[in-house]
Amino acid sequence: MMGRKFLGYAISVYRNYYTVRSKGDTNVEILTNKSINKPEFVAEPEPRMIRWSEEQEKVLGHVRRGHSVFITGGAGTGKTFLLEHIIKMLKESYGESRVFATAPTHIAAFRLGGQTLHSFSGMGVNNDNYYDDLSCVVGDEEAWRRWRMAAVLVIDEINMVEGFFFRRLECLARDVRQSDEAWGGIQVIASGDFLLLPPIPKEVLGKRFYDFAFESSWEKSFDIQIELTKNYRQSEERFTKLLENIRRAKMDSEDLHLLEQRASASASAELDPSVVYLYPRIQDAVDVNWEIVESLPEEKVEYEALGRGKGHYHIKKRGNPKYFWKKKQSRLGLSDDLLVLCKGARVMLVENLDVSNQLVNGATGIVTGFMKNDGRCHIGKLNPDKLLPIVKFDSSGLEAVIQPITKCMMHQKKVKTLSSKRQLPLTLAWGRLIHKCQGMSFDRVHVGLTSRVCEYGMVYAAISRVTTLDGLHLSGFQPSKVKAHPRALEFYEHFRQHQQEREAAGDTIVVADKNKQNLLSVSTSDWEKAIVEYKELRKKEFKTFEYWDSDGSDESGKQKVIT
Ligand SMILES: Nc1ncnc2c1ncn2[C@@H]1O[C@H](COP(=O)(O)OP(=O)(O)OP(=O)(O)O)[C@@H](O)[C@H]1O
Repeated sequence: MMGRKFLGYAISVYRNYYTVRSKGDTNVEILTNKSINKPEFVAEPEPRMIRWSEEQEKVLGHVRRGHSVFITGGAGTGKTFLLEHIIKMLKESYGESRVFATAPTHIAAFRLGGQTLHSFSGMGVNNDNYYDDLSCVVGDEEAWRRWRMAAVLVIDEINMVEGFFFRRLECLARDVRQSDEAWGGIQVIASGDFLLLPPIPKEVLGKRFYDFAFESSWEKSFDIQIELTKNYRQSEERFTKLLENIRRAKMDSEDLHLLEQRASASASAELDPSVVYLYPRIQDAVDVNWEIVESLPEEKVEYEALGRGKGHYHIKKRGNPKYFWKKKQSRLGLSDDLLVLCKGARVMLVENLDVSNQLVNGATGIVTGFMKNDGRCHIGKLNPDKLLPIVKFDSSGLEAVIQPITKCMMHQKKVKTLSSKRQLPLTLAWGRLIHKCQGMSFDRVHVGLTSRVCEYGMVYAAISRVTTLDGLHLSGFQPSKVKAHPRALEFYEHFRQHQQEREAAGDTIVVADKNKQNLLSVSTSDWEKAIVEYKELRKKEFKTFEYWDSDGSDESGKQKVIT
């Protein structure tokens, strides 16, 4: 116990030294959350009707029975929407503190009201081996408690989770919970589409290597894997067909013709602040942001970052920041050197400011005005007029005064140096990275593919954000940029084959003990054999078993007790 505490203390000291936020700064102040922000409805809006598709119903049936489920399907098939419902349902039955909603990115995690998978895990950053990760968790009281308490772990956008990380998590769950069962007995519900964006590739001997989660402890993690096929985001038949073909990188001449039409319709279009511009490269997004902000008639307010320390944070004069500089900033998660705002500017947070109010890294909004800093924070030379922007956020509808924050970083190249930067945690957001838009829907999108950079699934991830074909603008499109990773395609091929085999083998049944614990899916053709295996596997003696049909529709009618 003492050892664990000491290790935890050492880790927290190390972490604080490595990345420190200035103390005493409250960098966000919520202006209003009642009268101004709530829209005034002439009549109360009708509550939204949810009609679950057959496949979504099937998922719900398995989740209720305690199965670990992998939910997949193309963009817009309601994976995240279903997860939101599942989380609510499970929290009602297990209690808030035993159900953990996670995703690899902040913005996806907060859509589920959860946290990033990494922060849930309590693992360290860039640990070389599993035992370093384990000691981080052992030394972190909160992380230890989470793993021990968890009944359910929900993971959205699992396509972006690296295989080695998935494997480590599974191992960690077993070690911390001291159980031989997969994930230490935690029910895992994961969702994602491996034909969307892959995990960040690793460079191995000059080659890029993609480490997918489905190539790690996958089969033992899930009792059942289900593909959703009904698209809820796009309703036009020709558009959904086009998207499905882009997803698999198998476009026909009709698809190409449609895309060419969209590209020529956008050729002469001017920059429009009501359109979202998506790019694979950060510099393209930066260029568009500068052009749009400069074109707006409103008075501009500039914020020049204040830097201290050796080397890293030069303040650039007005002009377009250079690519290498911006790249370094985005890697370090820092904000712009020169930020130019005005009323009506579309912005995005680059820090987590207030998690409970959804003011998190990636949250977008519009600058509604500026207010004089009346001593609430230190602005210094950041802005000569001492003005702070007021931002109205899209998802929460909250209006908040954004204050600067200071970030300190320790660099460990040849000599250790400490440098700091003070800036508003905002960046302009008409132009965005495709990577930062997974899970979002927009009415009008311009997808810019002029750069050579084009990742697997990137064209699909970008185009599938828009709700209608007319809302799609396109530039720089070439068929060769539509790429699906061969290993992901292979995964789905096996997935389908497996599904067909299961259907051919007849209905699946679920075996459980009297308390509906320790569930197991088996084929109806060999369920008696499965019960014997099951007993051996768990090394428990059950006197009574129940089984019922697994489609979730008619549980009570089909239950049967075997003694
Ligand atoms: N059963 C349903 N009834 C009504 N609307 C639904 C249903 N399922 C999903 N939707 C709606 O469909 C849209 C897309 O859903 P969602 O974002 O969950 O899809 P997704 O599969 O997670 O997409 P992506 O992979 O792009 O993140 C959302 O607006 C959601 O509200």
